[in-house]
Amino acid sequence: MNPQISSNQINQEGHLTIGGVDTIELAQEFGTPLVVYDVAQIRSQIRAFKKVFEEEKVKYAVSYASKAFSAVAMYQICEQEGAHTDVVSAGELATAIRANYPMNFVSFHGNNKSAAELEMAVDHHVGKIILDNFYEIELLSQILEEKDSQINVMLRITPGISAHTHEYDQTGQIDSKFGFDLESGQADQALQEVLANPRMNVLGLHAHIGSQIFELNGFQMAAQKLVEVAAHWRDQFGYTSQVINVGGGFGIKYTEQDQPLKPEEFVRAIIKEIKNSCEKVDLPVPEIDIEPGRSIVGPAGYNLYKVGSQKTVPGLLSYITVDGGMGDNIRPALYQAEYETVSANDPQKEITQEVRIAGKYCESGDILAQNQALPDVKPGDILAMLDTGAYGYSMASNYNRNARPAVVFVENGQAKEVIRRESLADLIHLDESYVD
Ligand SMILES: Cc1ncc(COP(=O)(O)O)c(C=O)c1O
Ligand SMILES: N[C@@H](CCCC[NH3+])C(=O)O
Repeated sequence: MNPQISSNQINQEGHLTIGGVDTIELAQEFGTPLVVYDVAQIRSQIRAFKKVFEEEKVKYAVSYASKAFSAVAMYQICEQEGAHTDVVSAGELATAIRANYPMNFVSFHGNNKSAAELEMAVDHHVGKIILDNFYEIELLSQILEEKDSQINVMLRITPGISAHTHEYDQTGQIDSKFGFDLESGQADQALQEVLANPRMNVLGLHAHIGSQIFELNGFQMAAQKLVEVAAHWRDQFGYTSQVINVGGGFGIKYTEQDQPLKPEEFVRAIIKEIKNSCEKVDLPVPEIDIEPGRSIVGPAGYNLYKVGSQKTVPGLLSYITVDGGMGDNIRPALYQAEYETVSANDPQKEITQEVRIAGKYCESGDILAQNQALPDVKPGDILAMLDTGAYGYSMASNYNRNARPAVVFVENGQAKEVIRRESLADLIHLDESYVD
């Protein structure tokens, strides 16, 4: 059996269960493709990230990067677990507002926030705006002036660190589109501008080096760099940072090749590095913020698909086609991301074939898995793709005018649909007739 499945996930019928609920029943009740989250696992990941901060008694925020999966229900779980959250669009913010999520726990990110988005953030008094560029400083200062308002800000710097991950998942290297450059003095200039603005309360600085990172090294270097900049800002401008945010990007296990560290190990190393670096330059240890997205929701998510057609090209390969694909999970097509898939009907069944799992979209690149070991399956069987909880539903599209799937939260043997499946009416409700 796939080692990612535990024996207590198999019920008497031999079916895969999630959160104590039979996946075959979930597929029958809610239809497929279906995104299922094991809520207990989301909670335990958040708690694991918080644990070492609590033990070490440092001020901190574990801020869930909600781009990984944004939904009313998810912000509600974050609030219950005392997690902060970061948003990158009016849509994510509106979702958090709908969830009654506490706005002082929200950080607003983005390299091109619109005036409307900044206005919304100011009107709702979000906890922190992470400033990314000079245009944004100008825009925000005009908005604060017009609204006679004030807000907490942080400055995102580009630390000049290239993380070991997919090129599309790197964000901290010197030529990144995100943040203020250090070498050229742009970050210093940005600090002077915001310090001169009495409507902006500058809390500190932020860096994010990328996503799906396994080594501690990149985080330690980012932490060092941030403290270095904080010391320089104190010496040069008499400004002391209260908050240092080292971003997110903690890697998870998708396949056997991935050997991620535990959240506790990442956090312990980050705290240690910041404490040591602060001691060297005689700075008080600031509040330490982190922004995990993938690692909070990724491992908790499963995509259930129904098997349809099968095709064998003799002597070459076999395809199994499912009722979803790149519209509900673009990651294999976009980043050559790999996942593991099991038969939900019988995860213990003997493996008999290596297959390519194809989606139903009209693209040759719509392949969910290139080479998956599976037992014999027949049309109507359910496949469960593992670890799909991050950047799956949140990057979903309506390509080929396919509906986006439903999302179900399961916990303690109960299932609750938290995002309804799109209907055909949903798909065409924005269309207007051109010809009368
Ligand atoms: C600023 C920022 N913070 C946090 C994250 C979350 O990253 P991850 O989901 O890899 O933890 C991202 C995405 O890479 C990001 O851009
Ligand atoms: N969407 C990317 C992660 C993006 C992180 C955002 N900065 C992925 O699925 O791997």
